[in-house]
Formats: sequence, structure tokens, C-alpha cells
Amino acid sequence: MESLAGRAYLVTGGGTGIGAATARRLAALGASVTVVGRRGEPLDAVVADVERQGGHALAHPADVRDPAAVEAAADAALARFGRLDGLVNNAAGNFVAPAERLSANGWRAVVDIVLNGTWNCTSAVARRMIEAGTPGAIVSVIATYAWTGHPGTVHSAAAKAGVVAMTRTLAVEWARYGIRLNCVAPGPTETEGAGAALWADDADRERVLASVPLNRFASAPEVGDLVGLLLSDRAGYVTGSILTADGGQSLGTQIYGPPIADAAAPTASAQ
Ligand SMILES: CCCCCCC/C=C/C(=O)SCCNC(=O)CCNC(=O)[C@H](O)C(C)(C)COP(=O)(O)OP(=O)(O)OC[C@H]1O[C@@H](n2cnc3c(N)ncnc32)[C@H](O)[C@@H]1OP(=O)(O)O
Ligand SMILES: NC(=O)C1=CN([C@@H]2O[C@H](COP(=O)(O)OP(=O)(O)OC[C@H]3O[C@@H](n4cnc5c(N)ncnc54)[C@H](OP(=O)(O)O)[C@@H]3O)[C@@H](O)[C@H]2O)C=CC1
Repeated sequence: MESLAGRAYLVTGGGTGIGAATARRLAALGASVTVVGRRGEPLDAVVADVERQGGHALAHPADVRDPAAVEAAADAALARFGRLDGLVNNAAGNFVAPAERLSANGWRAVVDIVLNGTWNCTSAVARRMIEAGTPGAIVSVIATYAWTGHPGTVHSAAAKAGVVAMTRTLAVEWARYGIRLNCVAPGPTETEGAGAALWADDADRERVLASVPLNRFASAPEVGDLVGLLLSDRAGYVTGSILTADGGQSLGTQIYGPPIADAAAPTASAQ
């Protein structure tokens, strides 16, 4: 079992869904966690939860699009816990829209949160780690359409692809400081945010489910576990990588019609 005892991390979008599950997981592994998001209430709930379990957490409301607010969040984390060992870039905004109907502001909202927000946080946390001489790790939560593409999500897919390029570039550039950077690419994961943004009605939900060979949604704690693993020393030789956990969704569609297994099975007369 990996341990993060004594370490301190900042988790963006840490009040809900995958971010909240990740914050809880990191705290359970012994880390102190600063959770960042725009709304204070969900952040406070996660902090209360962590503290009930005997862990240490701090809520710091901030918009990741605002570099000054992100700098203040990193300062608050350092002031409270005395160190920063890394970051989880999890905050995101998303909605499904045909590209030809996406407004300039719709594009900007998503790209600003996902790509610029990730840069703002990565830069703020890494500069402090470099200054302190502390090695550590950064994990960004992306999506498989960063490399497959996916109709209706051009803003998010382009931004997540940018996060992959950022991760790979900095994995090399900051290796000399002992800073590892990796991504987790979850498949469809049961969270309120994604449910509202991506599968709001039963028909959409069924379509998404049908696209997953393992035939289920991931759970947020399942994804949080993988983030914890990548932050830990058990992944000490892993950098610039993407850990995909999508139930096989991105592996391609079958062209011989479902279910192949039944069609290929020997018939009674052939036995
Ligand atoms: C398909 C299965 C694959 C599974 C992989 C899934 C991978 C990724 C999943 C996720 O990312 S899930 C995370 C979902 N969570 C959230 O989205 C929560 C946060 N969301 C938000 O904050 C908003 O939704 C936001 C729009 C992204 C940003 O909010 P903000 O307050 O900054 O912006 P707004 O002023 O509300 O809007 C800005 C701009 O965007 C246009 N817009 C908003 N929603 C839609 C929509 N549904 N369709 C088209 N356009 C939309 C909005 O109209 C504004 O544009 P203008 O009108 O000003 O031109
Ligand atoms: N659920 C899924 O199926 C998948 C999710 N992902 C990725 O996982 C991550 C988490 O998604 P999920 O938990 O499902 O969704 P949520 O909607 O629960 O999480 C998004 C979080 O980001 C925060 N956030 C949004 N905008 C900002 C901002 N400008 N500044 C600071 N925080 C912000 C939100 O809090 P607040 O509104 O209070 O700011 C919220 O806590 C995202 O990166 C998403 O792209 C990837 C693949 C699949």
C-alpha cells in the first residue's frame, strides 16, 4: 500500500466528484490536503469529512482561471502545512455542443478552466517546490478524447490535449528538480458534474454505458486511488505518462456486430 504520510498536496476542484474523492484518498494515505474550487460550501464539507477521519485539510475558494487567486491558494497551503509536495489538476468545465454552434465565450470558458487553469496551478505549485528544493509529483485528470477526439467536445478535447503536451514537456524540463508529472484519463465516471454536463437524460446515459466494454461507469474513489498511486513513491520512476482507466472505452469500436462472442461460439450442430 502506498503512503503519503507527512506530505501536502493541493487539489483543484476538490469539493466535488473525482476531486473530493481524491482529496479524501490522499488524506487517508496520510497527506494534508488543500482543496480549491469556486464555491466554498462543498470545499468545507470535504474538509469536515477529512477532519472527522483524523486527517488535515484546508479549504481555499479560488478560480483557477485567476493567476493571482491561484498564487494566494498556494501561499495559503504553504502557510498552513509548511510544505508542498505536489498538485492534482482536477478542476474542469464541460458541456456538449456542436462545434459550429459553440460561441467564442463558450470555447474560452472551457479552455480557460482546463488548460490555462492547469498551467496557473502547475506553475504556482512547481515554482514553490523548486524554490524549497522539494521533489514531488503533479497529476492532471484528463480524458481519453485528448487523443481520440470526440464530436461535441472540441473545446474540452483540445484543452485536455494541451494538458497532455504540458505534462510531457514539463516531465522532461523539471526532472532535474525531482518533479514528476503524469495524467490519469478516466472513462465515464459517476459524478454529479459529469452527469449534468454529459449524460443528463436516460438515453444519453445508456449510450455512454453501451460504449464501455466493461459495461459500467467508474466510481470517483476508483479514480482517486489511481491519482494517489501516481503521487506516491511507488510510481517514482513514472513520469510523462498517461494512466488510462476507461473500462476499455477508447480501444475502438467493433465492426463485426455485437456480440461477437456469441456469433463465434460453436453452434450445437457444429459440436
Ligand atoms: C462522452 C463520454 C466521455 C467521457 C469523458 C468525459 C470527460 C470530461 C468530463 C468532464 O469534464 S466532467 C466536468 C463537468 N463539470 C463541470 O462542467 C462543472 C463546471 N462547469 C461550469 O462551470 C460551466 O458549465 C462552464 C460553462 C464550463 C463554465 O461556467 P462559467 O460560469 O464560467 O461560464 P458561463 O458564463 O455559464 O458560460 C460561458 C459560455 O459558455 C456557454 N455555454 C455554457 N453551457 C453551454 C451549453 N450547454 N451549450 C452551449 N454553450 C454553453 C455560455 O452560453 C457562455 O457563452 P456566451 O453565451 O456568453 O456566448
Ligand atoms: N466524470 C467523468 O466522466 C470524467 C471526468 N473527467 C475529468 O475529471 C475531473 C473531475 O470531473 P468530475 O468530478 O466528473 O466533475 P465535477 O463537476 O464534480 O468537478 C469539477 C470541479 O471543478 C471545479 N471547478 C470548475 N471550474 C473551476 C474554476 N474555474 N476554478 C476552480 N475550480 C473549478 C468545480 O467546483 P466549483 O464549481 O465550485 O468551482 C468542481 O469541483 C475533470 O477534470 C474532468 O474533466 C475525465 C473523464 C471522465
